[in-house]
Amino acid sequence: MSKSIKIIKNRSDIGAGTRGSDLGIDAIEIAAINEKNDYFNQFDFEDLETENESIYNKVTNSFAKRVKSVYEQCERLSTSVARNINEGNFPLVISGDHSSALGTISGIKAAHPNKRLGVVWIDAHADIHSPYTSPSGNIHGMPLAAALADDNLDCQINEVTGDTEKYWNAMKNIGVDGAKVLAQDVVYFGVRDTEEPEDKQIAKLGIKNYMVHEVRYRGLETCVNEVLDTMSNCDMIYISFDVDSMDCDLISYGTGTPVPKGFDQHEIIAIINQLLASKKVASVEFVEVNPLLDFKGNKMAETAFEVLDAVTKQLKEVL
Ligand SMILES: NC(=[NH2+])NCCC[C@H](N)C(=O)O
Repeated sequence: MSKSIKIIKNRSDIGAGTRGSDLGIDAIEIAAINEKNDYFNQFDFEDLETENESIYNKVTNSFAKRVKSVYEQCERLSTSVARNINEGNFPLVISGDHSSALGTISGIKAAHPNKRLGVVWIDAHADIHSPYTSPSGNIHGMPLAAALADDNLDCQINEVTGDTEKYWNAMKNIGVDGAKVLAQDVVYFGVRDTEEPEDKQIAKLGIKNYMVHEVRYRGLETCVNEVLDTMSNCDMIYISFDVDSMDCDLISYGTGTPVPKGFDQHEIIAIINQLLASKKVASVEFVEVNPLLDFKGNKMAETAFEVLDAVTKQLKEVL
């Protein structure tokens, strides 16, 4: 039986250091409307409630800012993703900041606790900090550490106590208790802006990063085939697409932490579509469009929509 696409709109930006990625979802919709594309009228969707008012709370736990609210939002997203999978839907998630990826991953695992999950993380950042190692305390830099349930204590620089510790531990147990994915089943595409604790962790865990120049030099298809090969023991794959994986100079600065020398949108489409062709993909998530930071009008959202539209066409073929 073929699945139906369900769009999950998760307008949450509390895991980022800069406000406005919650507006990314509407900016993408407006991009579609302005090009007279009725994309958002074609699919069932769900609007998630948010915890965005927590932005007014004084941040006391600076090693994981607003952690209780981020935990609650991830829990909410996880529940929605799990329910949609159980109902036979394909969750196409559009989130604000990248902390939400933990919610999606947790939801996939909650729906299929005994299946092995591979994660393809397309991003300029590794997002593998924990509160123990984070220089910023912004949880959008931490979702993979939570999904791996690995705090990287070898590189600890922060003393984490009280509620921060409590809710961070709770984050690692959303959906199913403990690790949702094995390090050997994670690959990066385009990571090029990391801090030392992340570099050490990536090296220790042996996580492969397909850098932009490598993908161009060796060929995109070859690289994605290699990923599918290494994930041959995974039953399902989750794709996390952070728009900052794209080149900010070429595309747009409309994202919280822009980085130059990234992919273009055609490369992103080709990577995602080749992964989708494996028929193993359980969910795709788009994150970190921030229209408030875009000085090319709505360019980042327009480009994200170009990717969304193209991968949805492929998705319809494979579902
Ligand atoms: N999802 C993102 N945009 N992450 C950016 C993380 C930046 C930096 N590594 C930090 O921990 O603050």
